[in-house]
Amino acid sequence: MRRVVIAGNWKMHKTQAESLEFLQSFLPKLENTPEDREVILCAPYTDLGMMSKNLHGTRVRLSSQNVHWEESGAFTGEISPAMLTEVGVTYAVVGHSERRQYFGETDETVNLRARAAQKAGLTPILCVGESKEQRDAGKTETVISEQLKADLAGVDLSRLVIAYEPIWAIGTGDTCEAKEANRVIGLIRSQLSSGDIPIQYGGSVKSSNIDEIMAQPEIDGALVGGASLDPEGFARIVNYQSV
Ligand SMILES: O=C(CO)COP(=O)(O)O
Repeated sequence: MRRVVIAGNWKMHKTQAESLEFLQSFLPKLENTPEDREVILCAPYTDLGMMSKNLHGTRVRLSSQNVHWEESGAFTGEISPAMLTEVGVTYAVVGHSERRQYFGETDETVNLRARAAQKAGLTPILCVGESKEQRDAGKTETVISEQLKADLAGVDLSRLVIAYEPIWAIGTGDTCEAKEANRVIGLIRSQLSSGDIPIQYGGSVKSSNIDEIMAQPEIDGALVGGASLDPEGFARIVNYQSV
C-alpha cells in the first residue's frame, strides 16, 4: 500500500505570528482526518522552529522548501541539513520549479540536495514537471524522464516523495486534468525501480478539485501552494472525500 501524503507549500508566505494563527485554526480541523493520511507543512525557514514546538504531539510534519548539500561553509543565504533536523524538520522540498526558474537550480544541484537531505535523515520531496512550451512541443515524457534520471542518481528510493508539478499549472488556476495528471504520474512510476514511492500532483490544487484528483489510482497525494495558506481550505483538502 502506498502512503497518502498531502503537503502545503507556503512558499514565501507567513510570518511566525501568521503561522501560529494558521495552526490554531488548522489543527482542530484534523480531528477526524483518516489516520493513513500524512500531512506536511513546507514553511519558511524562520517559522520552522516555532512551528515545530507547536506541532509537537500532533500528526503534522514539517518540511523546508530547500536545503543545501554541504554541512557548513561560505554559502550565504543557504541552509544546511543539520540546521533543519535540529529544529524538528523531517522533509525537504528539492527541485521546485520556482527554484529551477528563478534561482538557477539545475538537475545536478537538485541531485546533490536530495542526497545530502537523505544523508542527514530528511526525506526529500522531489519536484519534477514540464513547461507549457515543452508540453506543446510534445516533450513532456522526455523532460520528466531526464529530470528523474539526473535528480535521482544515487538517491535511496525507499525514503522519497515525488511531486509531479506541471509548471503551466502552478499558480495559474489552470489545473492539469485529473486524468492527464494520473497518466503522467503512471509514467513516472513506470520509470522507478520501486513501486512504493508516494507520487503527488501539484498545480492549482483547490478544495473544489481535490476529490477528483485523489480519486485517480496513480495519484497518492498533493503538493498544494496557494490553497494551503488558508486553514479552512487546506483542512478541506486534507479531509478530501475518498470515493
Ligand atoms: O507550486 C506549487 C506547490 O509546490 C503549486 O502551487 P499552486 O497550488 O499555488 O498552483
